[in-house]
Amino acid sequence: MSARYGSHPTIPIDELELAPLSTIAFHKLASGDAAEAQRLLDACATEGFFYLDLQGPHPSSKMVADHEALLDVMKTYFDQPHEVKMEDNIESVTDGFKPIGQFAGVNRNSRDCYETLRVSYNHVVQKSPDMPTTIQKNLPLMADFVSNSQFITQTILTRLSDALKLRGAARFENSHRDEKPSTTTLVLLHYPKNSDADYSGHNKHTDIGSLTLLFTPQWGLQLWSPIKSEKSWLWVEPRPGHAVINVGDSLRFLSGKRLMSCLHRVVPTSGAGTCQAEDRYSIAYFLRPESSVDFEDADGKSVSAKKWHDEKYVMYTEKHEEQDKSSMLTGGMEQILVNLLVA
Ligand SMILES: O=C(O)CCC(=O)C(=O)O
Ligand SMILES: [Fe+2]
Repeated sequence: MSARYGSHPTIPIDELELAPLSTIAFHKLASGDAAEAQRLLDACATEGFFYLDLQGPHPSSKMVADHEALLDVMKTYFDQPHEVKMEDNIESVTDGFKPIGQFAGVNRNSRDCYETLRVSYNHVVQKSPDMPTTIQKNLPLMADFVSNSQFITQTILTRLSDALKLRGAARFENSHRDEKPSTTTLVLLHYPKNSDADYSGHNKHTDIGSLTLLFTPQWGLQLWSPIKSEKSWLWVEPRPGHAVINVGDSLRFLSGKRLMSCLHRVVPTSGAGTCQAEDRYSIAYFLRPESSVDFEDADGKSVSAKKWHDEKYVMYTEKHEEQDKSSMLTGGMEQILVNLLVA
């Protein structure tokens, strides 16, 4: 098994510039602590990214053990021959297997270096018979993981609505009702150890949806901090007992752009001449709004959450030159970050 929560495989830790992110305690948010909700709002309105401490006296702390069990399931799944995984490669952007290379990679002209197994919230809740065998065989673990992810992200939405004093339909939880159709999905990611420079990491982007709950036990994730005076990609240190959360475009747009969606990427943990120095695994729960919700996008155009999702998903697959032509990949954030540097 690859290292979890260990040192960087090729760079000494004291040479890594770390992102100085806030840590929010989930048990305080769950119990309605108003000061913690204010700290949450501050983190979402500045960095759009924070550590979520999941330890402590609340039922969702079970995710700390569950994500370790899920990492074992992932390892077994992704170790299978490519042809076997391709049997789960269905016509869907929220479910099934995605092979490497479908999206742009982090290095110019490269393609992405990760494969995924995805299962949508709706499929898990409905116990859909169409789910991949590995998901069905591990359904109690999957169902618990998804329902805890849903509870945590919904709690965060509610506390953000409280801190922003939102009312009625403007409250974020009212555009994310569990029973309504959405593209909310759990994505299991594997970046295989590889030395082919044509495939590298995960290109810079902001996330499509509202909140991403991410378990990243190994190095590779970087963000561009809006509160640094020079352009710099900072490393997100993997921390046991914690998930990281980032705000995505949809929540930024729903907030009238008061919240920041965070620009991030995954770089290969390369040694000399190597693209990906070790197998890397991460787990992302993408909470997205109800599909029919409308908001104003980065360019001021009115768009439904589903349309933003579908169009941005295609944008992830484009070559770098095409991605450069629009504000979509970075949800308009890159322009804001560049302006902050010249200000
Ligand atoms: O693998 C990771 O750590 C991050 C993945 C990510 O940013 C994404 O899938 O949107
Ligand atoms: Fe992302």
